[in-house]
Amino acid sequence: MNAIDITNVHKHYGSLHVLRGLTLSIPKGECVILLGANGCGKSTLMRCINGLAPHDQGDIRIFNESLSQLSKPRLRTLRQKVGVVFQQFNLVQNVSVFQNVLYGALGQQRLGLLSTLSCTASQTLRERAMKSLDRVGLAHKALASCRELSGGQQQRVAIARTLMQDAHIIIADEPIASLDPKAGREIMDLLLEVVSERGLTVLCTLHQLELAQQYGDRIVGMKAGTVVLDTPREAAALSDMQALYQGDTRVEQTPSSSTTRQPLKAI
Ligand SMILES: Nc1ncnc2c1ncn2[C@@H]1O[C@H](COP(=O)(O)OP(=O)(O)OP(=O)(O)O)[C@@H](O)[C@H]1O
Repeated sequence: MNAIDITNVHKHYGSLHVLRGLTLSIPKGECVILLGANGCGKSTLMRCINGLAPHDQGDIRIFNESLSQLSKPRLRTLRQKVGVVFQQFNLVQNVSVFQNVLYGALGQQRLGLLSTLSCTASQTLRERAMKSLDRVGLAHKALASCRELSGGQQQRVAIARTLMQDAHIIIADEPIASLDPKAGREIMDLLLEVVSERGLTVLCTLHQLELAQQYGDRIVGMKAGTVVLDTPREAAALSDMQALYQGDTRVEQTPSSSTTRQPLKAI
C-alpha cells in the first residue's frame, strides 16, 4: 500500500501558483529525499501533505484516505499519523525536554493539553515519553530546559516527539540545515534507524546531494512547483541532481500555464 498518493495537486498563495499539477506516490516504508532549489515549493508540498495548508486542486491521499474528503475529527486522527521534523526544531523552549516529548501525544485518543502536562499525564504516557527519549539517547536530559540543548540534541527531542506521536509517516523539512556536518549525519543516522525499526515512511528535504544519495531509497527532484526527477538512489546521477539548481527553479520565475487554473465563470 502507498503511504502517500499525490495526484495532480495545485496550490496557490494568492496569485502565486506554487504547486503546479504535482504527482507523487510513496510506498509504505520508503525513504524519499526531496531535492530542489529554494522557493521551488518543497515546504508547501509538505504543508499540504500534513494538512497544514489545504491544496486547491487535485488529490492527496494518506494511507488511501483523501484529505479533502475527510471530516474534521477524521482529519485530526490522520494528521496524528504524520510526524513533522523542522529545520528550527519547533520545540517549546521554556519547558522541559520531557514535556516537549509528551506534547507528541497531544491529539491522541482526544488527549488534551491538560492530560499531556507532566503533572497530570498518566503513568503510561510518562513511560512512553521516557522510552522515546531513551531511544534518541537523551533520557539523562529529560528535566533540562530545551534552550540548554545543542541544535543536534534539540533535533533528537523533535524525533522523540514524533515517536511519542506514534507517527507512521515522517515529514522532515531540512532537518539538518542548522547543524554542523557531523551533527547532521548523526541526526540522519538516527532518523533512518528509528524509521527502519518501525517501518515508517519518510519524505525528507535536504540540500546536500551526497547525503541524499546516502540516505534516500529514492530521490525526487522539484523545479518550479513540479516533479522533474524521480529515481532510485542507485540510478541517481549527480549531474541530474545538480541540474535541479540551475535555470528557472523558483515558482516566481516561471509563469504558470493558463491551463492549470480554471478561470471563474461569468455569471
Ligand atoms: N504562507 C505563504 N504565503 C505566501 N507565499 C508563500 C507562503 N509560503 C511560501 N510562499 C511562497 O511560495 C514559494 C515556495 O515556497 P516554499 O517555502 O514552498 O519553497 P521551498 O522549496 O520549500 O524553499 P526553501 O528551500 O527556501 O525552503 C515561495 O515563493 C514562497 O515565498
